Amino acid sequence: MRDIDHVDEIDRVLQGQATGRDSVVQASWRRCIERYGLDPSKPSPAHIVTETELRSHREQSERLIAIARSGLGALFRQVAGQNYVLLLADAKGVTVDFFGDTRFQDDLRAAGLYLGSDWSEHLAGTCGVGACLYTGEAVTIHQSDHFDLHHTPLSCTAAPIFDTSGQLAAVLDVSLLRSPQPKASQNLAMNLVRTSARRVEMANLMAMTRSDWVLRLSSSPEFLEVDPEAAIALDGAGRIIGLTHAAQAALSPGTALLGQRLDQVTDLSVDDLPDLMRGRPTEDRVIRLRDGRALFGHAIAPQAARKPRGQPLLPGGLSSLAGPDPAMQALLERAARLADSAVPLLIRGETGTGKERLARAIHMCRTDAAPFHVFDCAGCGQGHAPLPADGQGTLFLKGVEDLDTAAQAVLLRSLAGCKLRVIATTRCDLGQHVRDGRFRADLFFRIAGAALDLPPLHLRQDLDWLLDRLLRAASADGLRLSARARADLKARRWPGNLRELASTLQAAALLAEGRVIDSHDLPPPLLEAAASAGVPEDDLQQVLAACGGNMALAARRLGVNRSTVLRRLRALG
Ligand SMILES: Nc1ncnc2c1ncn2[C@@H]1O[C@H](COP(=O)(O)OP(=O)(O)OP(=O)(O)O)[C@@H](O)[C@H]1O
Repeated sequence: MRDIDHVDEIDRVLQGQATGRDSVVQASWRRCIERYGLDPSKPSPAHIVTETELRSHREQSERLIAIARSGLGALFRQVAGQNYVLLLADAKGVTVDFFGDTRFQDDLRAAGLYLGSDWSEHLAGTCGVGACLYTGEAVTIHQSDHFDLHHTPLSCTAAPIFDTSGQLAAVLDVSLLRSPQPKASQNLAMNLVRTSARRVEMANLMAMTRSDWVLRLSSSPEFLEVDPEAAIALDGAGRIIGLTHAAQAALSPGTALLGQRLDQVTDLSVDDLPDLMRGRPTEDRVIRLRDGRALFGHAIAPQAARKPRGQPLLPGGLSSLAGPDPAMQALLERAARLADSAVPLLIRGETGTGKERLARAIHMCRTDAAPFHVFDCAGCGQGHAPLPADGQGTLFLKGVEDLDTAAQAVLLRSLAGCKLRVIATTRCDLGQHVRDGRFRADLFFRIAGAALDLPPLHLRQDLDWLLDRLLRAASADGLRLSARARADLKARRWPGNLRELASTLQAAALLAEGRVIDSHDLPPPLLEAAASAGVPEDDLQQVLAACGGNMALAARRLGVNRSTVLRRLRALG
């Protein structure tokens, strides 16, 4: 295109004539003339800031440049040999980082494709960086799309990089000094630059939110762990405190995400995040959005602890295992201290108290991605106790009391010299089994380096917290418990512990007709008669503590009447 034709076309666009130009380009041309007073017939060379100004721009973007550098390096290697130049411009349009072939240094510098060049639209006219900064969108400004005649040989494709609060922080641009005529020749460049900008945002979010949960999102399970599409960071209360640009559209188009709680936009709360950590198959980690769509999620636990305020921060998924219950908090702190060691652990507790859940949470505290091998001792009848061949990670021995004598011998032999970290569970008093000669003492000491005791549900003081958490997991649509239903549930004895509570709430959520679960929606307890048969004396005091001293509630939970509780307490002095 001749210079005169270019100026003429800009003139015609200004008069409202259709010339076939993209609307983004037309709008930018209009701004150049009407807002910035630029003249297309007077080409102006590249605008380069002074050394001192460049230093100040670089200092202000120092952290982002450092993070973007590896992404830019990877992108430059992908386009190597095709004469592309890569620019990182800050939010003011100044080039603060640059990758290009030094053989063409003079040409690049003259064209403004160099450190310190200022690509703001009001100075350089329509250009990739300037139009991207103005619109907040990825753009290709190809050859005569440029307003200034000085730039019309160039082809520039630029994508915005947003900071974790959603502000446009920088622009990534790939440019060519000379390019083929069709604009579509830059479609691949557009995909590359968009992908790189997304990855830089992801790396920036990870670096900025080391003490918070990060939830990565993908529409396909296959790419969830290798190349997620978006991510959000969450504080301990589940509020969204940071995001990548794509998260907005992925989770809640139209409503600002920052400051919202996770359960306002998805069916999850922050307590459910451990279920989305590495270790579960990606296709099982489904997140349902409030608008009915579904995504796959990968949760990353806080990497570094925030300064403790009140309660110490528990690593990984441990923090989501209990609410305000001093005994449970003490147990979890002990588990946290033992987690990052090779000490074999024996987790004791009645059926359904969450022993396996605790074992998985301890395993998740590992910083590597080693596997969690489940070995169900009930399933190995004839003395076979095969261990995983690769010998790495955690060996979870479920229900060790179920091993017969022959299986105990085989397991003990296999564990000799084995590098696996053993976490075993038992529902009974394994020490008594050793004393009775039913469990080998040498195997007992091999697997029980330290013991963790999970209390039965009726002794937990965080039952309200558990009810809310399990109800959220049981129903996607914000069902709540009536005061009567809550009181009924708190008065039960729960011999099946958390497993029984979880399935009771699941059934109740299905049976309830409105948005509130009432007493008549609750399935009756399955083992009521058996549970109320006898109450040991020491249980009485613990139950009373779990019920906050409420004697009527303690009596109902124990299946006796209030006067019995009173009489026994008097007898105990
Ligand atoms: N802290 C918790 N919050 C919510 N659900 C829990 C929690 N702990 C356990 N559960 C649920 O309770 C059920 C039983 O948990 P788990 O399998 O860990 O218990 P267990 O003590 O190993 O049981 P068992 O000894 O019978 O094998 C599971 O469905 C689990 O998801």
